[in-house]
Amino acid sequence: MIPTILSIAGTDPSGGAGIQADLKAFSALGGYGTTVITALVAQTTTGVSEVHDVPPEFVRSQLDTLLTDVRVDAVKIGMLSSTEIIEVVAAAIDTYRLPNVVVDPVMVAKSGDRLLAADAVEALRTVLLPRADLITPNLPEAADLLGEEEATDLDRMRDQAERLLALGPRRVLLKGGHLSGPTSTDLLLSADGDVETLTADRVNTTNTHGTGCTLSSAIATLRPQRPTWSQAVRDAKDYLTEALRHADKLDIGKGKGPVHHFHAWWGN
Ligand SMILES: Nc1ncnc2c1ncn2[C@@H]1O[C@H](COP(=O)(O)OP(=O)(O)O)[C@@H](O)[C@H]1O
Ligand SMILES: Cc1ncc(COP(=O)(O)O)c(N)n1
Repeated sequence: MIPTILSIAGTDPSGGAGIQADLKAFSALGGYGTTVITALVAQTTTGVSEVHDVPPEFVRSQLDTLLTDVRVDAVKIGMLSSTEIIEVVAAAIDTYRLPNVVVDPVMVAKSGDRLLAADAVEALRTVLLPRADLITPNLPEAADLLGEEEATDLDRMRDQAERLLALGPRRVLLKGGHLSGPTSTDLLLSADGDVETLTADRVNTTNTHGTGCTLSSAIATLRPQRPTWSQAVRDAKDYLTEALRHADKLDIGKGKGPVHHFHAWWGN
């Protein structure tokens, strides 16, 4: 059966991040995509010019309308913008017993613009993280969630991943893309005590818009199709590395361009 994946996230008219990236990853990896939109974002490869939050009661209406009809097999949660929207999404996870919940704790766009209000970080930490099967913070997000300095090496990443796990998610994938070096290494820790290091060769490109969205969506899509979280995360990282490798085939915008959801079947 084709898995049905739900993205709860904001938009990106340039098609590289947010809901638009999520749908591309769902389709490319054999899923059927559904969406609940939390914020309309006027953004492109060079940055964010304006954010228009969807009223929280309308986020609830989208969730209720969808989930009373459609069964979903996994959920990817991205930009949530405000405390009120976080609370609505957390309630839906409980009410509909949503399975395979992947939370990408989106806070700031690559351009430096905020996608989550500073006063909503507390709600993300205390209300949403404990409901997640997996969280996928990058290094700045991990530091913000913990109120600490950003990790600068793998040892400090390991310590921070442990502290993130203590906030209540079942698993943490701490992404090391913001470090430099010949490889890009992420750490996967689970509440069962498993620790895995995932390493990929660093791709030499500035087209990295949407890497986090793509990776979390790929994990959510693959989880129902793989026997373990570990296998889903590993295959999703391979998919993302390929999407980065093919990013320079695109010529989108003047800033940090998007990754390319390469389709082996078409050969492009
Ligand atoms: N240049 C790169 N080459 C290969 N992998 C990368 C590169 N940049 C980031 N990644 C990988 O992309 C994923 C997301 O990276 P990261 O930049 O840490 O998060 P975010 O996109 O949320 O800021 C991680 O798996 C990271 O290891
Ligand atoms: C609506 C939305 N959600 C998330 C991101 C972060 O993107 P990235 O994957 O590059 O961190 C973004 N720029 N816009």
